Amino acid sequence: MLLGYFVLDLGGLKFCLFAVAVLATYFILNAFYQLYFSPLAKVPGPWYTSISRLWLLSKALKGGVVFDIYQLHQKYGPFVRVAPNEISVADIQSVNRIHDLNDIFPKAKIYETMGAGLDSITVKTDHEAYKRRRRAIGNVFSNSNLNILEPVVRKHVVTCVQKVKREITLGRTPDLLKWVHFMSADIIGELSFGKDFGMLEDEIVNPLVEDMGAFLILFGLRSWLPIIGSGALKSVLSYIPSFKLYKILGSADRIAEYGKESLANVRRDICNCKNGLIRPSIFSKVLENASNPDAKLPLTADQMRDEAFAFMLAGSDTVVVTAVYTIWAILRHEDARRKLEADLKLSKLGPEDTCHGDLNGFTNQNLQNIPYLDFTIKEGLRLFAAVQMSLPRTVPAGNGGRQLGLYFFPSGTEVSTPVYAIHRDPVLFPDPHSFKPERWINATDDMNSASLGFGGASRMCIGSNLAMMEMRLLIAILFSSCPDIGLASSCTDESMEMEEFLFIKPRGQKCEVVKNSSVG
Ligand code: HEM
Repeated sequence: MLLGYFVLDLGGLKFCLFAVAVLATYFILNAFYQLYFSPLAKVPGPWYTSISRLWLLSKALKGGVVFDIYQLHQKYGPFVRVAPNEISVADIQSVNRIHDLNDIFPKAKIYETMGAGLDSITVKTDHEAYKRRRRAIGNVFSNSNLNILEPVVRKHVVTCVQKVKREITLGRTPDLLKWVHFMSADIIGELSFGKDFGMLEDEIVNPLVEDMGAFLILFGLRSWLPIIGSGALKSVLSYIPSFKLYKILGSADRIAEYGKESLANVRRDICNCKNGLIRPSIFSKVLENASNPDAKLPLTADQMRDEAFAFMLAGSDTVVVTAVYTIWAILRHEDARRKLEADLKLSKLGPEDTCHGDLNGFTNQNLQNIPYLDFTIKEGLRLFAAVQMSLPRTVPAGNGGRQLGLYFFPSGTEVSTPVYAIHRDPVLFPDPHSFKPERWINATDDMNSASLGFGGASRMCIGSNLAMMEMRLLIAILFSSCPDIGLASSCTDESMEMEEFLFIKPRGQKCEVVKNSSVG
């Protein structure tokens, strides 16, 4: 009311000028406070990141923010103020503290914004809620459970390699990115929803997997622009006659519907199963007492659907990118390739004759005894883990905050650990941009704890064991079955340059291979 009189009294234009003046004054005073009086004022960084979040927002939306943050660390050192309330921390002792299991720095609120409407462990920021959900999901990827899941993984890996091999034998240039995408989507689809998407068999992308790709973009966008997740904006946008937009906006609902139906089928199968031969699935353990359809399960149907959805989002493209980049690096480094092939042969686990051999010796367990394979994957994860972004956490309550390095950070400050920059720390990883699996032969504790490819200890990737199994089997079976594989001329260093938006991916969007005429 008072404001109404004030507006009338001043007149519209004057009121606007007044409002602009108030905002400008607030902005200047706040900038002054942030630069000189805030508890974070002493942390180095460009002046413009201290006074507003705009720099971070614009870089994140443009894509490639991880490279910009790396440049800032090169210039300002291990602690950089990247936004008024956010510090990027690349100092390894402090990184360890941030991800410590004994003094939890919870996930930052940005995860909740990103996952609005998704009831999944991935986006839980309250640590007690996270622990409850972790217990309810159970040890789905423990080693004993992985043994049960291995035949499903193996089946799809072998099919994928057979398809690549067939293509190169026919003189074609198969795209590894495409085939491994088919493979990993089929694996996680079958493990989560009880049936694969038939992508390897049909050799095309399933529309539902397309939906998931669309949803992943939404997921990334709304972490920075929460309005994108709002129902009101969705209703407005749905009036725009665009098929692409329709697909993106409807993606979450279609996936949810599919997830619910599939999981109900899985449960029905288990209830009807008379001979005890239950199809292996991530949720078999959760559904263990499903023989009684009225039994109370640790997760509701909706929660299970959301977790399955999150596993699809977190466990498909991540494996594709990491595995394909690692294979590309091996193919590009003759020395690494020779050593890997020699170790695979020496293990006598694989086929004698690469054309018609028996691959059954290549089990997940056996492959863990081939050191060079392990070093190669570790180095692949260092340089090419799909998630190279910063992992944002909040300084916990208690004691007013926490000391990290030379600085005291008040509770509530956001501290993020920039994976891309930490993995390229020249002190921990000399010649950091080069692919050198040998560096892992005598790995130090610091090298191991700086390896954040699967995240930090307190919120480690749930699917890391599954991802490692997929990568071990794929690399071993590919290099043993296709000794004549090489990079196609289309697969250049430029085409494989990294782009980043949520996950990394090659600029050229493909990684083609070919039959290498110089080999056997
Ligand atoms: C090479 C492949 C993979 C990479 C590089 C990777 C990387 C990561 C990273 C870095 C995190 C931590 C994110 C953070 O702290 O914000 C994470 C979390 C997670 N990952 Fe993975 N991941 C991979 C495969 C998988 C697979 C196969 C699954 C599931 C089947 C999976 C499921 C999850 C889940 C559910 C979380 C959230 C855990 C939590 O919030 O505590 N990931 N992953």
